[in-house]
Amino acid sequence: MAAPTSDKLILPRYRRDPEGTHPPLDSPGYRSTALRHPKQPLVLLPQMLTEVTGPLLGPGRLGEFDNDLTRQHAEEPQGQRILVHGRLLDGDGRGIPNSLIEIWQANAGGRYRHIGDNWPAPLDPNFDGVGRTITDSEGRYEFTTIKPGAYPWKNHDNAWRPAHIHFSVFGQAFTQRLVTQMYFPDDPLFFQDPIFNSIPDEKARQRMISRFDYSRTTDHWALAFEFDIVVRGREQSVFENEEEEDE
Ligand SMILES: O=C(O)c1ccc(O)c(O)c1
Repeated sequence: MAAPTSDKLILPRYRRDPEGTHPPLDSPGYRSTALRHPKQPLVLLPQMLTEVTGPLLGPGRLGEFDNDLTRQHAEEPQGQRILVHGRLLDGDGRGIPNSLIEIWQANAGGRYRHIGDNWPAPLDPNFDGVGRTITDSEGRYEFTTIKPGAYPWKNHDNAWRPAHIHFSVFGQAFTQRLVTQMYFPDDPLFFQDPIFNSIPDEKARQRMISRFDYSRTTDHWALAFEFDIVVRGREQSVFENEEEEDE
């Protein structure tokens, strides 16, 4: 609670995200949600001290190439080199510093280094597809990576995921985590992707698409895309694990 001023109390402002910003837990068309969505009303588990004060991954534990996915092996991965950068913002547009951002993605051929991914696209010995960084004092982050390829999945006949990068953001504790996906402009696969289209609000859906950022491209080196993540308010990012609150 803010301190009272001479004649009035200043209450902290809280802007709700508009309805339709996040995907419903059961999304028609997105087949895996039919099986895994909760069938009972959600139970609020109050957080205890240990959950909100547990150890965090501080900058001292980041490796030199954790945010450069093109330099984690002896040689460079195949693919289009890109810079992905942006800011982590609160509901008033202020940068959120010192927050752990993690990404994971498929390689240029659309294959994940994951036991569950065995479609016939090659693995790249020089690409793991995993990165992490901590936002700076203004909430900025940067990753150097390669543009992921589209990949097929079994949701429906001839179903392909548009190229995307998964993002996870931690707050002040490991129990405070938000997960989202970043897409690329003008992807021809949006129309048939039930995950992209599970977001009811058109404006919120568009906020998942990064902006091509010519100003941050590097001549003879890399293209650049900008993607801000907004944790609350009217411009809030789409979060896969955000539950609607009961009134
Ligand atoms: O939830 C899923 O089933 C699922 C499948 C494929 C993806 O690329 C993904 O991000 C989620």
